[in-house]
Amino acid sequence: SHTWGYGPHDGPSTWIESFPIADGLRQSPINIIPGQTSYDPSLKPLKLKYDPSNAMDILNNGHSFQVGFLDEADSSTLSGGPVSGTYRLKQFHFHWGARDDRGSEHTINGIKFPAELHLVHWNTKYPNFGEAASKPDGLAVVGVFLKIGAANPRLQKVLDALNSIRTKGKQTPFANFDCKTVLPASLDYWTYDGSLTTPPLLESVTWIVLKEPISVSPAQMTKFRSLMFSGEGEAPCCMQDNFRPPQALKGRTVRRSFK
Ligand SMILES: CN[C@H]1CN(c2cccc(OC)c2)S(=O)(=O)c2sc(S(N)(=O)=O)cc21
Ligand SMILES: [Zn+2]
Repeated sequence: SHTWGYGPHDGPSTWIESFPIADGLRQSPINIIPGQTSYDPSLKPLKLKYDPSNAMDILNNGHSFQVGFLDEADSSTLSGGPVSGTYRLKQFHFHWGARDDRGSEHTINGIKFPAELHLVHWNTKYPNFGEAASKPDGLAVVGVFLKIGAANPRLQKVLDALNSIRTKGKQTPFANFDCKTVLPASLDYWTYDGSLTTPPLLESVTWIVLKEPISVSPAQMTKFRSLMFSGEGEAPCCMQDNFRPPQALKGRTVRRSFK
């Protein structure tokens, strides 16, 4: 079947052909205009509990790379914040650009960051991830912006593993990783109802975008860009610009947890 990607012939502007929800009422990402968000004093602090022993593997899925977590118990969870109940960490992945002036999916006042981290969690009121993924309150994704600055030592373990998953389909063990270490000091956030930013573009995501970015150095960004969209033995195609542009707000409100 026609696979999707980020190129001129299979990129975000073509996704609607196979995924008509692409122009739905709650699509992601969006441009966040801080001056137009509303402070909601009823929003609770984000509660993130991550057990490093749940980290299992790292995979090049041909669209990004993702670190997968064991989600058989409530040991790595998201609760509080804008959600009710408990959401289990399933995986985290990134989106990035070919150059440092683009790469993030969400933007702030139209500003793109060089990369964005997504930590994907699913609502344990559903029996499993697949069931949750199609429900309006099924997923909660924490988005963290990366901005160019000093090298981030907390990303190094992930970046060093990329050498083993250069091409599409490659996977390797990735154990003992504490996700807390890649989060910024402040958990202040914006939140809105949205979707997956890749096919199947399901409108099942409560987005929680952190206000404070984490740092990444230009050399570390070059490591991200050393991955391939292509499989071993295929014409090499660098994995970069794997971001969907901002989508229409269509009347949605963006709330913020901070004054
Ligand atoms: C390829 N990327 C997606 C893979 N997944 C998915 C979700 C539901 C169903 C499914 O196939 C039926 C796959 S996923 O939940 O791991 C996510 S989260 C996410 S993002 N960028 O919005 O955070 C994109 C994807
Ligand atoms: Zn993502």
